[in-house]
Amino acid sequence: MLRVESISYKVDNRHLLKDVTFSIRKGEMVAILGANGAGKSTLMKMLCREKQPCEGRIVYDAKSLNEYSAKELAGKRATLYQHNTVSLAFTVQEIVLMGRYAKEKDTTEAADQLALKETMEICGISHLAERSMLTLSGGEQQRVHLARVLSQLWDNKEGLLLLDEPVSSMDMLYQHQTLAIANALSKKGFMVVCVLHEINLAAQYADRVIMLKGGRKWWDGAPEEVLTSRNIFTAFGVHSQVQTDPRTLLTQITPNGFKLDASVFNSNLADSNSKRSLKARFISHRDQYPGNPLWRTAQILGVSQAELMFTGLGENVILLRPEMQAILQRIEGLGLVNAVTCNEHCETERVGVYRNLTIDEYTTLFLGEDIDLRIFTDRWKTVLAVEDRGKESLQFFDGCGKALHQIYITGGSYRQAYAELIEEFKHQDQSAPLLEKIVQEQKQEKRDAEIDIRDFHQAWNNMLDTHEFYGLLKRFGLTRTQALRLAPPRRAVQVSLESFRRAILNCSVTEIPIMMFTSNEGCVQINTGKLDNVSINGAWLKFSERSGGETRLNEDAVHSVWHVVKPTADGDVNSLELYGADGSMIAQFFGERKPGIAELQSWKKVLADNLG
Ligand SMILES: Nc1ncnc2c1ncn2[C@@H]1O[C@H](COP(=O)(O)OP(=O)(O)OP(=O)(O)O)[C@@H](O)[C@H]1O
Repeated sequence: MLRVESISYKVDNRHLLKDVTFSIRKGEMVAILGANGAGKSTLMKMLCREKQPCEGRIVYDAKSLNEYSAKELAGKRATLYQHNTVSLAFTVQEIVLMGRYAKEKDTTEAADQLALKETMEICGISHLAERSMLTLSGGEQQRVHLARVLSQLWDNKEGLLLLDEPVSSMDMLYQHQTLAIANALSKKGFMVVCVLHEINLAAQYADRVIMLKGGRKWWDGAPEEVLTSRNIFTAFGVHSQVQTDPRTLLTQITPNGFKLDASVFNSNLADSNSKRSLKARFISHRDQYPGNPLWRTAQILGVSQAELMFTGLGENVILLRPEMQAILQRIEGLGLVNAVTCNEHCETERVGVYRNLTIDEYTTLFLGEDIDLRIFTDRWKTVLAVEDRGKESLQFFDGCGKALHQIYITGGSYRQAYAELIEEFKHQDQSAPLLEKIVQEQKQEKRDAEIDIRDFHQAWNNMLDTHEFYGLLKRFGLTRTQALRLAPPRRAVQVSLESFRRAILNCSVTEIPIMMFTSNEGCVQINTGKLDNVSINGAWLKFSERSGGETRLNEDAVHSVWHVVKPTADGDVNSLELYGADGSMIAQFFGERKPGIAELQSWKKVLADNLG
């Protein structure tokens, strides 16, 4: 029996494997499936003990994998790695014989020769025995390495066979032959774990399929249970038809083909009539990937979100005059609407009325009980009224066409007021406005040595309001993550994603009201209140609010989590801040607070109890 007990593996604070648990019995052949980068090879490296898990353990035949000596292990398990390089001119039979030397030497010369003969035969390489490895084709080399691995366990009646993409370079005959050997060995008492990309081969030969996604185990079961078209789409993003062959009762997967426009990979190849072709591409992409958010579709098609929406102008999309302040003053009159703000890794929505509008020099604020927004209207350049698949919305974009905020009409909205607003602000010219070129804002960090740390620490410690933090960054020319890194002692501490989750889950259970900030360059939406539930759907962590609102963030994009303490006139304010690999802010969490009142003790306690 092989037991994998809750193993995790991290590199640079990023989980390559997370909390993976499963067992394999003797006689079982298990296929590990998953998209590129899902963690399959990393898992195999744990199973063969090339790498150690950071958490959890692996038990093989009632003994921790760590307790085996190298020789002892070599006699019980053999591994075919994904990449096998031989840079010296060994002959084929020399390579195969290396499998015999890996194990404890209690075999005879005759056994070695028989093992060599039989494994070379089954792998179809007998005729290559004297050839130098360096002269072989990719598939032939793969067969030689397979023979080497098989020769290592040739004397065994049982053992663990680990095969990482064993058939990736093989032709059809050897693909089937290799997996048939693996399957036959499993039926004799071996445990076989095999990473495969060809899901039909997994369906045909494996007893069980484990599907990984983002380093986590998503599904584990018989091929017919795991290989549903829905699961395949979730794991690989490919639509497919899944059927059971009535003759063999095997699951058969037929992936839908892709139809792409060449301009997807080379914009110079776009049709001259690009608006029409973009529309066609947009529709076909959305049909193929109905779950993709707009920003992702825009990214794949190489355009901005606004450009996608412009394809509907004259049909389901109306361009409004970009009189943002005037339009925003009318939103309260729409009644109950759904406010949506997204960045690439976090999206939030909440139904409410846009109340208490305040306009100051730089910011437009809605400080309503439900809808709490900071809007930087100088960034808001385009506004569209969109009717899309039964939903009506006002959508706001920046000068490059990036979506900043949306207001969706609900059953509780005043439709007449909405219709009047559109009529009043409808642009005379309904052609698509020109957009600025998207510039990737590379926030170049100053060298730490250029920062006056003493002054910076003093300024941080003298803050009277959390809003001063932005001014602080500007004054010292710091990026946010650099400021956190250089913060005064105990003002900013990096914590694990795990402890962040624990803290927020605790807030949900103990009903501590929190504030969740989701922001982009043009808008910050703050959803305040108690959480109803915190759930995980793959990489997405979902915070369901009592109010019915919802915030979803992509955990896989979180590169660092910081516990930040800022002084204010009302005492210290603690926040949890999540950042992406490029230093962009994904989300911020505070305990519920109001100016003039000290922060909630219960929030402080949750952080003290759970971060560490
Ligand atoms: N040493 C490393 N340092 C940083 N990242 C790593 C390291 N090794 C692997 N990774 C990353 O971990 C993730 C999982 O890698 P792994 O090789 O396990 O994927 P896989 O599922 O085998 O993918 P494939 O199908 O492409 O072979 C990938 O995103 C990879 O880039």
